[in-house]
Amino acid sequence: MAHLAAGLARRWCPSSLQVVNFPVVQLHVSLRAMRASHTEFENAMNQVKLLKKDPGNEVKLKLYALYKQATEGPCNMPKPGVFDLISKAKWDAWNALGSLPKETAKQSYVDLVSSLNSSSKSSGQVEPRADSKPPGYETLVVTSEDGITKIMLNRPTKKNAMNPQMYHEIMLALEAASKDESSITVLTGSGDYYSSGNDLTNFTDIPSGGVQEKAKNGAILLRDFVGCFIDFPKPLIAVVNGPAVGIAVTTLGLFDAVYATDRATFHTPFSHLGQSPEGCSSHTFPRIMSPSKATEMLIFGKKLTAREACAQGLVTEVFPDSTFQKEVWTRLKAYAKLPPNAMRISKQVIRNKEKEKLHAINAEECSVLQERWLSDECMNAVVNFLSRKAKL
Ligand SMILES: CCCC/C=C/CC(=O)SCCNC(=O)CCNC(=O)[C@H](O)C(C)(C)COP(=O)(O)OP(=O)(O)OC[C@H]1O[C@@H](n2cnc3c(N)ncnc32)[C@H](O)[C@@H]1OP(=O)(O)O
Repeated sequence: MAHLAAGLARRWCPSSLQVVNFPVVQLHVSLRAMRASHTEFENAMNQVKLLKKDPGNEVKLKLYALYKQATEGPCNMPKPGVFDLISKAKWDAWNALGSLPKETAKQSYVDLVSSLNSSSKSSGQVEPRADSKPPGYETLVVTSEDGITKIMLNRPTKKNAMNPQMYHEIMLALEAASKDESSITVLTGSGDYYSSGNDLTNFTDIPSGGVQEKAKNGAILLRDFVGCFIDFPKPLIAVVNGPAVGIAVTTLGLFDAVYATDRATFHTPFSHLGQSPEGCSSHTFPRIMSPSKATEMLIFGKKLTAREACAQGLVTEVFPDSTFQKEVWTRLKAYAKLPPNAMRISKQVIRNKEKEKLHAINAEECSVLQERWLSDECMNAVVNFLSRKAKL
């Protein structure tokens, strides 16, 4: 493999950049945070060239693949011949990332380089092992056992609110889960909340490109994020361990089963926030619970208890909080023993007929939200939330 190293070393190249931003509220903010990701990506590429020693072929292939995915998107090269080992190894690494969104690949590239740097710094310039594990997630805890990959939202002090990094990491974790050895995938939360939805501080950065650019990029990110749920190939189960708000509720319509503790509540305060439905809920909720029940949630912001959400079809089954985790995981471990291909193919039979339609609905919802995020109604609502504690 030595020539692979030489071949890879020769062909790492700089990248173009894209900055993903979020919808905006005119607050006193610095632009540093947004440029950080722009700068981070450039720095990461430079740091790669300065690595003291070869990080090993596996890591180099991963860096190559993430760089190509971040700058060109899904693998667009013809598959090389079997005898062209270097090109074949690179093609395989890039192709393995599938439809991973560019922004997620960019973030993962930065994370991997920083882990290479931190391991060499913390160990006194001892180079990372060639088979060093890919970097862990910062906002998730992802585990895989008993045929189940569990993705746990891990910002409990912020009620598992979804910030930019969490959106990216959930997409990355779903992409990895779609290809790992597990037969089902579970999303759940740590602490007392499942998730309080979009992190409203996401609105508080104004990029140099202005508010329109920010709203546009926020809509792109949301579309990629929801698209991952639409396309996920294995049975996807939500274990709703507590209250859920906003996008954490609407995406439940794209799961294959939803199990909730009786402590959970389901709240989509979109009108209160000057926003509009996302996560394909403009289609899935009327279909699941009837147009009028969907209106009560999505337009009037009615908060449902777990039992109400179950009665309306959004939740599959409700369990007493005292026995919730034990009962649900016993059941999921039994499900995970079923033939994985049969489960995956059955999901395709059930879901594929709606996939294209869901992607179109997702695109439409994101386009409407892009405008909503620029409205006074939205900006005022977010300012009220962010300043509420100052009023106490
Ligand atoms: C680009 C993608 C866009 C996708 C768009 C999606 C639309 C949505 O998801 S809209 C829904 C947005 N979420 C909310 O509106 C919920 C806001 N949070 C709350 O109303 C309350 O925090 C909540 C009822 C969830 C909990 O209330 P409390 O029990 O009183 O706890 P605290 O409010 O003290 O929360 C603890 C801590 O967490 C921070 N927090 C909680 N939720 C969010 C959030 N969504 N965004 C940002 N921060 C959140 C809260 O500010 C507290 O922080 P500290 O004050 O620093 O302790």
